[in-house]
Amino acid sequence: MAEGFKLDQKHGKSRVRVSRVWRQPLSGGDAIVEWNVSVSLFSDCLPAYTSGDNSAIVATDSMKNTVYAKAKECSEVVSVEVFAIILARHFSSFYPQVSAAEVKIVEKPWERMVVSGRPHSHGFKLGSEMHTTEVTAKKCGALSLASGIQQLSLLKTTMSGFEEFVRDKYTLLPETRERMMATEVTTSWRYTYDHVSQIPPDPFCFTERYKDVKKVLEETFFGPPDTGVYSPSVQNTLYLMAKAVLNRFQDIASIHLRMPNLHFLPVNLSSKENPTMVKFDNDVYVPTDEPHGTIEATLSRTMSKM
Ligand SMILES: O=c1[nH]c(=O)c2[nH]c(=O)[nH]c2[nH]1
Repeated sequence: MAEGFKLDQKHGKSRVRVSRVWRQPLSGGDAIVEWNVSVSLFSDCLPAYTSGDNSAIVATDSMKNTVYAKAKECSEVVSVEVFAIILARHFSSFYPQVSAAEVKIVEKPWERMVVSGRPHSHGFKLGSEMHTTEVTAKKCGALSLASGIQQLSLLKTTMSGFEEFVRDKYTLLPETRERMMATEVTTSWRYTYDHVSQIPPDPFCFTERYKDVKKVLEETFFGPPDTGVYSPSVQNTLYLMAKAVLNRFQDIASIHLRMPNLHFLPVNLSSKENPTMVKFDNDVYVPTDEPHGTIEATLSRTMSKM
């Protein structure tokens, strides 16, 4: 309580950029990660707010330095999840006044180059979608762990439609069983582990799980290579994607998906003199990214199924 008010607060350092290289000349080449780290501490430092007394404040500058120091300490390659857990556990145990630490990291998709058909020992190129993680660790060891994907751009040229929606005096959109479907998926899934003692010992299990979840999401979005799968709406496709992930991976408790509907608008151009200059035949579109539909949902397991 502060002077009759309730104050909820946290403080931290955002967007700390760090890159870690592990030199492995004998086995598979160098490894590199590039991380954008945000740290927030929940700490007992009310006097800093109410009376300018900073004696309990961990400087955000020290948090930034800790990110580099802990990266240095990682003598073996670690996944982004494990690094976030290391940081969150450190901050929540090292400082008596810190009750919980929240660490968010976005990993840049540096991928090993293949040159002349062979993996390069120290050359990388940037991929597209990003691997994210969010960890909260409490002093008692309780933990919440989520992983995610940002900027996963997916598009299919057919097998998508939108029909039988509400029609009223504002409705112009025609019904269709033939349209493009394009989106940029942002997703985050929460693991069932809720204590540090439950974290699996395999340091790369989260990296593997990230790849597998991405694969399940993509396969569900597209369907089989030759035939695809018909999508009656972004909503239905989103639900099937989320359900496929929960059905496949028992250690995932819930998944959130945000899928903007990036419209590809049919092009029809005509004038009195030239009534069929461009007549749309599912071929020429104006790609747009705004305005766009925004469809998002979280799918969780209900207690009865657990
Ligand atoms: O898949 C869709 N869902 C919607 O909710 C919607 N709304 C809209 O105009 N087009 C679409 N498409």
